[in-house]
Amino acid sequence: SEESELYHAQIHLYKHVYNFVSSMALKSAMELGIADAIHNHGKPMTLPELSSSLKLHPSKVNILYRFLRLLTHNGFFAKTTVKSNEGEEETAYVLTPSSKLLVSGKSTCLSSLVKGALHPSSLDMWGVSKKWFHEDKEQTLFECATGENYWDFLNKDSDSLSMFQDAMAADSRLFKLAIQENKHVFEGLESLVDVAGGTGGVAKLIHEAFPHIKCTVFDQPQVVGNLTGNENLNFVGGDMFKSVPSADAVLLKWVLHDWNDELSLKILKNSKEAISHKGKDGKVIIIDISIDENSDDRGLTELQLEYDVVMLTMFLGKERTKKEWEKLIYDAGFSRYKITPICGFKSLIEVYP
Ligand SMILES: Oc1ccc2c(c1)OC[C@]1(O)c3cc4c(cc3O[C@H]21)OCO4
Repeated sequence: SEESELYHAQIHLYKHVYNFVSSMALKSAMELGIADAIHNHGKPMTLPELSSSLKLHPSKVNILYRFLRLLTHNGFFAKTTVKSNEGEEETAYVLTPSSKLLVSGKSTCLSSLVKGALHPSSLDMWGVSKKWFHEDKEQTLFECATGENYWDFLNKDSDSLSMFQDAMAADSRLFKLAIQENKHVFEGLESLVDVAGGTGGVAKLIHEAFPHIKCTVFDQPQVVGNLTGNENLNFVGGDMFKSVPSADAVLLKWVLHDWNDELSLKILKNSKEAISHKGKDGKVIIIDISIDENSDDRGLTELQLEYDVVMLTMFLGKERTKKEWEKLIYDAGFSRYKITPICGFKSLIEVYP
């Protein structure tokens, strides 16, 4: 009926208005260390046990309950019952696979990504979106709001830079699984350069899995300046828009989505130059989102399209469809490529000269 369509539309609209509350509840859970408290408790944890573990004022217990109720509904915690000393059944909370990603110290901990992605520096810019749409300048929403390029912001504020690098390193640690599932991509390589490799999170994983591969982390001088490696893991400072150190393979993980086509083409052409000594045996390994327009996984596509808008608003970057990757790869002069889905929402794209 017309009414039910209206009511469904209303719920759809209100859900999108208040999606941020679920994001902020997740951020609060990360900041409070709820997952750590339950993990360290070693068994289901009641609300009073959790509240005192978090050192919350007694007046906050009911607030904690209301946040846990939403987070449990959203699949971040689960409820069970435990016997109290007096033999009564009491509700207790346990972790789910999603909140296990918030347990600190584990290689799968994504807390620093939650912190970075939901930091005011990623959110405040949305206050000027109308002005941004109506201005004639081609700049990011971030620049429109702050007057400066996001990378300049990171390079001038060491706390933000380390927060960003911690987030990238967290995501890279999950990449360990992808390496194990795709060993063939790295077998046979004698050297690899991780372009925009930051503090070397990925290079360390590759070095652990393939100790004989000579790994070079290539990033801006102020990023790698004072980092020291070992005989098969070294750090080189430079500008990927000018040239890339030569190696058998170039790795571009979560890099090209930060840049528009013109600049991505530059990075790819410099990467092609870097592997040119290897002839047909050289390769460029791209790890990024490849949007599958025919996918029926609406949740996955929603995340990929959200990342596209995040890249647009912060870097004038973009997430690319398979067709867009193909055009970029061929425009850069490569002859063929192979796309393998990895890490749930990203793809590993092997590109050959
Ligand atoms: O190439 C990438 C890959 C992921 C991310 C990037 C850029 O920036 C946006 C983002 O939402 C983000 C913004 C951040 C952050 C981490 C973070 O993760 C997200 O730490 C500080 O601000």
